[in-house]
Amino acid sequence: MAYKSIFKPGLFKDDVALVTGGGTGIGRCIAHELASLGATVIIAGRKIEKLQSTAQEMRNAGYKVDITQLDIRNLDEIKKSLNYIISKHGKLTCLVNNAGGQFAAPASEISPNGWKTVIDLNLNGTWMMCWAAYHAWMGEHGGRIVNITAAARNGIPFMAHTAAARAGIMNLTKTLCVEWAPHGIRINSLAPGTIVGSGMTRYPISVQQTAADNHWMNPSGRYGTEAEVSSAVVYLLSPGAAYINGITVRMDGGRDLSKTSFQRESKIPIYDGGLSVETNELFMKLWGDYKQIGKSKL
Ligand SMILES: CCCCCCC/C=C/C(=O)SCCNC(=O)CCNC(=O)[C@H](O)C(C)(C)COP(=O)(O)OP(=O)(O)OC[C@H]1O[C@@H](n2cnc3c(N)ncnc32)[C@H](O)[C@@H]1OP(=O)(O)O
Ligand SMILES: NC(=O)C1=CN([C@@H]2O[C@H](COP(=O)(O)OP(=O)(O)OC[C@H]3O[C@@H](n4cnc5c(N)ncnc54)[C@H](OP(=O)(O)O)[C@@H]3O)[C@@H](O)[C@H]2O)C=CC1
Repeated sequence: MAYKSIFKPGLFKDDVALVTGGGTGIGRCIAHELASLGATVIIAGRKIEKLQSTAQEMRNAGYKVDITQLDIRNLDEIKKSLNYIISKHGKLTCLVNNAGGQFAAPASEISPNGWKTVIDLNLNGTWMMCWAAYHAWMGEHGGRIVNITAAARNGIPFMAHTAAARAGIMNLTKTLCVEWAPHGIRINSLAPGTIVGSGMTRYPISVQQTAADNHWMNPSGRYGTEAEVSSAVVYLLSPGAAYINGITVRMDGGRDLSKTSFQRESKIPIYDGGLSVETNELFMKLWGDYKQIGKSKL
């Protein structure tokens, strides 16, 4: 069964798209959606098993997919992956910098190396991907880039390192827009709030519980889905977004704007693209309304 995208079939048929962190979660969903619209999608990450398993499910759906193993903190590995993509697939028209992550800890408890690790992964990793894509293909031929960051406008308590890194990416997006638009490159960012799926399940239960407690501060009364992130990414990469450059799309159901709690059920319908989502019992219990997600599993 194909991904249930809202976009026109064949929209990305001439595109070669690289999705970092494409083996799991949000990246996997973006990979499915782009491929369902005709793109050749290359998914990248450190763990080959995750890449192979997502590539297999995509091949089963009849999609054009390839994998490349890389650590976005290692410039040599990035260059090797990009050389491979361009020599095998002929071009690189779309880049989704989705790989990232962090741990939760009070700022006072983050060690110097813990801080460096998260900055290296999120800010420096994203920068190196953009820089290398520019030199390998996009500087000469143009392209579209979307950076996945996080809703960090007001900081993220207990995640000072990632909030600083993500704010850096959002600012980098503005500078690269101005410098690289003359080269035919469009670059935008997308800042999700809490999204149900693999990412959240990787945290200790206490962090998941904190995230779940925040539920009531969200005017939409719920968290987001991987498919809701994906459809915005696909739009930003699409020809319809040709005049959107250098922005960050906040995608948090309005959480950033709310100053009060909302003790009610969500009235905002869920969109899931029909893709199954990795979750766990705690999430199912805390976020019962998400039982709908991935009902028609791919
Ligand atoms: C508060 C609730 C709000 C919830 C909102 C959440 C919104 C965001 C959601 C998401 O982003 S979804 C998730 C995406 N996936 C992940 O984040 C993956 C989980 N994290 C990791 O895999 C790792 O933490 C990492 C960030 C990728 C780093 O892993 P790495 O293997 O490279 O580092 P280490 O060698 O293990 O450690 C380096 C350094 O960092 C210190 N450290 C690691 N974990 C912790 C911890 N839990 N608490 C404190 N410090 C930690 C570690 O001790 C090392 O420092 P030194 O000991 O050498 O000083
Ligand atoms: N889920 C949420 O609520 C939110 C998520 N985000 C961000 O969205 C992005 C995707 O998260 P999500 O899908 O939820 O979580 P996942 O943990 O499922 O995805 C993270 C992906 O990044 C890859 N990755 C991590 N480190 C590296 C690295 N050094 N080099 C290459 N790949 C790497 C991982 O693969 P591997 O381990 O194999 O390398 C994994 O596929 C992340 O940047 C995350 O921080 C932002 C806000 C909210």
